[in-house]
Amino acid sequence: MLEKFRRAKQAEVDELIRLRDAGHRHLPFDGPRPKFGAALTRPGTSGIIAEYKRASPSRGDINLSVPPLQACRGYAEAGACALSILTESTYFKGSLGFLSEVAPLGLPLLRKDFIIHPLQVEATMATPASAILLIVRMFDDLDELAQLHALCLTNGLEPVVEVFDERDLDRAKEIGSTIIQVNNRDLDTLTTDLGRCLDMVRRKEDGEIWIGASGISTPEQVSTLKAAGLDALLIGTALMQYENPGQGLVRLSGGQS
Ligand SMILES: O=P(O)(O)OC[C@@H](O)[C@@H](O)c1c[nH]c2ccccc12
Repeated sequence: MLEKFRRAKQAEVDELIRLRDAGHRHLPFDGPRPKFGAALTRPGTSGIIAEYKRASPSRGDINLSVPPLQACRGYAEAGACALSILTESTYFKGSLGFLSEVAPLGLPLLRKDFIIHPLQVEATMATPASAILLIVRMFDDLDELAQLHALCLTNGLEPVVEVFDERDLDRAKEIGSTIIQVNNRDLDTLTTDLGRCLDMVRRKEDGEIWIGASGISTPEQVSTLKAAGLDALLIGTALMQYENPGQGLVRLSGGQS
């Protein structure tokens, strides 16, 4: 699956290279970038990162009718501590433009995509995203990941490093990641197993912020995962299935908003 994503991204990277060679420069966004990591651990926070996800490879179309700002306003009102915005277009029907559409809500934004090249980081700097996903498995060469990670940090973008298993986690720790996301989804079968993040969170160390992602759909799962030590939970499909995704979040957080 990741190989497919990588191929889909290569066309975008080639276009970014072409634009750069033609002298095009991205102007960095100069508005506010609220802190992402801090928002996940602030006392009293819901610890829920709500995701705007219109479609996915496992589900096909999830919700194409609710526009980003409307869905994310519902999330904000229901107490999301941050937003994750799928910007990948081929498999997830996302767009980079969604980030600026929802920025007025004032929540920290995570750009969810498949990042493989420094020019994608530069392009992200032109958006109001506070954080950017880096998936360990996308890199055969750990130095490449380390360089992108460092580039994000020098540009003031918080890298969220996604791991699937213990080996990924070793590599994430080796490059000094402090925001670690465990993805519960098996990329070959596309099934989810929350046991993954329950097992791996035992290796959480001081100074690290941990996010559990994928396959979370009930208030009971939310409390179990939080009790196990995950700082935040990232939820997409279970919320986007509602005509009004904010309503989904109210239900998932146990009725309080
Ligand atoms: O829709 P779910 O099962 O709640 O999952 C959300 C999120 O974890 C998932 O969208 C995701 C996690 N890592 C990714 C990397 C790329 C694209 C998508 C993802």
